[in-house]
Amino acid sequence: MTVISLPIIDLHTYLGAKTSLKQKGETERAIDEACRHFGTFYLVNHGVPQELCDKVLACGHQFFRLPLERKCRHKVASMMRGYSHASNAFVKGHEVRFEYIAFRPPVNCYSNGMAPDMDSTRPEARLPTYPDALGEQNSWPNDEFRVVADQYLHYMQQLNSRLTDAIATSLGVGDLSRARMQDTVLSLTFNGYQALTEEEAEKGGINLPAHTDTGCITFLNQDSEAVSLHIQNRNGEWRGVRPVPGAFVVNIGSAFKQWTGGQYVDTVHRVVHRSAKPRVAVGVFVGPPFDAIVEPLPEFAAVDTSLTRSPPRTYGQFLLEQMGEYFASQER
Ligand SMILES: O=C(O)CCC(=O)C(=O)O
Ligand SMILES: [Fe+2]
Repeated sequence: MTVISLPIIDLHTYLGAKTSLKQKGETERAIDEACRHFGTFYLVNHGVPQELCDKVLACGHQFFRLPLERKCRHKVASMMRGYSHASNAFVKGHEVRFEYIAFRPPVNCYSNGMAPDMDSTRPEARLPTYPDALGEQNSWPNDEFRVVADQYLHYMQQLNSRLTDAIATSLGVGDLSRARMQDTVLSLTFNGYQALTEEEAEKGGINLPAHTDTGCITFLNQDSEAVSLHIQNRNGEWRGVRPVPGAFVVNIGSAFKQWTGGQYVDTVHRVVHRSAKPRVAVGVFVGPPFDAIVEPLPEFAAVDTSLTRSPPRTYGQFLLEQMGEYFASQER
């Protein structure tokens, strides 16, 4: 697999107190360009302590090493929380091999957790209306895991806010759009991948099939060994993303593409893991509130008419359409 050379955005100076406006502008332009041309880039010197990034990955490894029966105790009645074991499942015609455990803020933490003006005790007041889409409870493997995850999310929230601000500045949007871009919810997912055998890989086996992320921005903290994440370049060719130690791989998601009237690229990516060791990737997925309408920001409403012509949908609808398609096709 040919590897792709992606931009490396270094935030060291940007996050420092003594940064000149000129230096800030250079970093903002570099981020903007990376979002337009690739939709994926590396972020280094991002301010999240390396020790914490390593701890988070270690928590993932520890969890996925548990016996299946033990991991299954963390299944919850929700598409978006808890443990899911997708081995031997079929997604979009592919046999997939991956498992994950996902955590989200409680439903009521969403500014959108409830439909406006609804009696909050009624089940249909919850958005989105897809059954069990959110679920109520996270299922934490243990207290230490939870502490590490909370610390990590705290830093990720700050980082996301700084990065979003940099992007808003480079896009030149007004205050209302800037506030909309900042009104997001973070979720945390640990993905575990057992390597495919030579034979499985030859037969087109895949760990995580091709997809775009639905939200705005994804921060991936990955094991730094195998080149298992692949992205599609502009010609539709698959290219490997070599892990850079200490770096996050940042993906632009479909909601961000919509916001910019199609100017930012929502990268198509997949995972094919073929190493002797299992792989863990921890993703922080940043998305708009579930009741936010996903449409181009007013500044970009005229940019891509093909996007603006589609009927406005809430992010909840948008997400569930994608996830529903994904999960519906899991049945053989
Ligand atoms: O494992 C990775 O590197 C990517 C995971 C991913 O694309 C996802 O969870 O959406
Ligand atoms: Fe993804």
